[in-house]
Amino acid sequence: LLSFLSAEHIPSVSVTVEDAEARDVINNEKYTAATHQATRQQIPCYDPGNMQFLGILEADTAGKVEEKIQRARAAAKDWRQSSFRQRRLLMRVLLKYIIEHQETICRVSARDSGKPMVDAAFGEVMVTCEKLAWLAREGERHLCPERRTAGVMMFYKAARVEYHPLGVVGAIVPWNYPFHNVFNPLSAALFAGNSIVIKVSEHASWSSRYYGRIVAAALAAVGAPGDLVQIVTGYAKAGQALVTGGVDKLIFVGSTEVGRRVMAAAAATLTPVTLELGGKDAFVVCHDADLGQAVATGLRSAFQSCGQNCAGAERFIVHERVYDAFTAMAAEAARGLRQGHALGGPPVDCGAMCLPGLAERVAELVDDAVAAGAQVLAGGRLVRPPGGGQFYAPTVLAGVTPAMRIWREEVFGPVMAIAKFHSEDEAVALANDCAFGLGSAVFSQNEVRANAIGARLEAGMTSINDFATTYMCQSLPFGGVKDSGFDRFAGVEGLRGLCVAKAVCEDRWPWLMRTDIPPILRYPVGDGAFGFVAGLVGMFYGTSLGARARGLGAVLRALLPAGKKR
Ligand SMILES: NC(=O)c1ccc[n+]([C@@H]2O[C@H](COP(=O)([O-])OP(=O)(O)OC[C@H]3O[C@@H](n4cnc5c(N)ncnc54)[C@H](O)[C@@H]3O)[C@@H](O)[C@H]2O)c1
Repeated sequence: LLSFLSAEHIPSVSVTVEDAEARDVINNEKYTAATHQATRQQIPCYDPGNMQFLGILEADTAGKVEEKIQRARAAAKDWRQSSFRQRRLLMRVLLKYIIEHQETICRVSARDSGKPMVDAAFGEVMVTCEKLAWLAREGERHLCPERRTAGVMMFYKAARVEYHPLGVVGAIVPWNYPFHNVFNPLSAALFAGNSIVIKVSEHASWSSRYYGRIVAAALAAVGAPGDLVQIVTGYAKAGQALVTGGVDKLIFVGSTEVGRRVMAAAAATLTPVTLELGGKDAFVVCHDADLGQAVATGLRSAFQSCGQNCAGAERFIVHERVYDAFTAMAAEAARGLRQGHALGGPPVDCGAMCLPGLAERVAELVDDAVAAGAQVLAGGRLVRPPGGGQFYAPTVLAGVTPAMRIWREEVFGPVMAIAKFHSEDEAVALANDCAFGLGSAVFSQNEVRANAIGARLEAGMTSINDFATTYMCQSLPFGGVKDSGFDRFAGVEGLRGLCVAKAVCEDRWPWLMRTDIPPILRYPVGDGAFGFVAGLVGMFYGTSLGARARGLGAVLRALLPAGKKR
């Protein structure tokens, strides 16, 4: 509330929006892989919803990436001295711009990634606003020095942790949320006093020019160094150059397979890595769930952004008593969804697949499941509109079993794969029978039951009677277990993870007691040195009063002159 009442002036920034970013019809040139061949130097960009060719971006070479890291390093030297007031203002300037330009941001994201406007509003704008607002409101509190207890022996010391900026953070991000994937690591890194070099995906690079202009305008508005944020466009080579280029920490968000390669490469320079990898979330529906709510939430968790979500419900595990009703309700709703190009026409529920070849891969996994006995209740096919575009129909697939590929491999597409369970133990076993462990959800009107099941799920996050809401609580950590990666990039843990957590210890009462090495322990140590230390151990850690008293006795004896010892 106080932040609303505060009289602080938040500058508005103005950012050029280019023609192609604002208009529906740009030109008639369609993208084809044959005519717009990707070379190692250039990145052809297109709208996956209608194959509209958008232009060519330069791919950064390894040398260019190194140059960007150096610029970021120079800027970080100034920024680490910045006040929390200035960092907060930067968050609020960005927040203000985003709120005032939601529609443009969503249009640009929709064009670059194929997602419908409402999905962009949720996954690009809303979560980013929550993050910026949280950082501005609470960030300082979590980065201030934190008192810790000094322990038993060190009772006369004051102990604390200080959070100092790391320096230069590197981030390598995927294409599924082009806007949020940039502003998410950027906001936390800058708030913690670092600079950042972000490598965007070659499959969603076009929008990064617009984001770069937003960031540049915001940095200028608060008087921050212009080189604080560097955006890298390019392929795997540019990513590799960032991993080994000497950044102080690397956040990798992407597939498990590439994550392994990134970690191996980072080992050479001992660069710490956070790995945010694939997911295949379990969505458990108990017999006593509110079915209307579970189905509506399930549909959104499977079809939001056409299923191209790291934390996406990919395995629905439904109690046998409500299985038929759940599958029927989900199938009926899925059959009614409108799919198509996100811009320029009536609103759509589902958009396109951003990654070339992904729709075909989803088809392969669904067909494989059908061949093994699963039933398609809705969708289950590639969609090829006359205007072009990469689409797969929202699909409901029942009768899925752990023997099928679709149970184990990340789909990253619009498929509700549904399996049946009859006991809670079986539900938990099914949910945990997976190499991934990012998010999870449990639905039951009995909160005790839902929480008990949730606690047994091998996942980094669990939402009870909802899906992925942990990410809207930006104070919470985001990340996975098993093949979904490790370390956390959001929440208090993620913010502090972008700092050196420095331990500091000093005399608590220096005016009363300045600590020094007692004469018996000074070199050369006295004859009773061992007895003295052993006595201290007994005196401070003895498990009974008698043991402590014996320890005290040993200390005193050790201090007696040699002739007086008995
Ligand atoms: N856990 C999360 O927070 C999260 C969020 C979004 C997406 N994802 C995952 O991302 C995957 C989809 O994204 P993708 O297809 O872009 O993933 P990807 O692993 O193919 O690529 C991710 C990024 O890594 C870069 N890259 C590729 N090879 C590299 C190398 N050898 N060294 C360094 N960088 C390299 C790419 O250019 C891209 O920018 C899915 O598995 C999804 O689950 C995870």
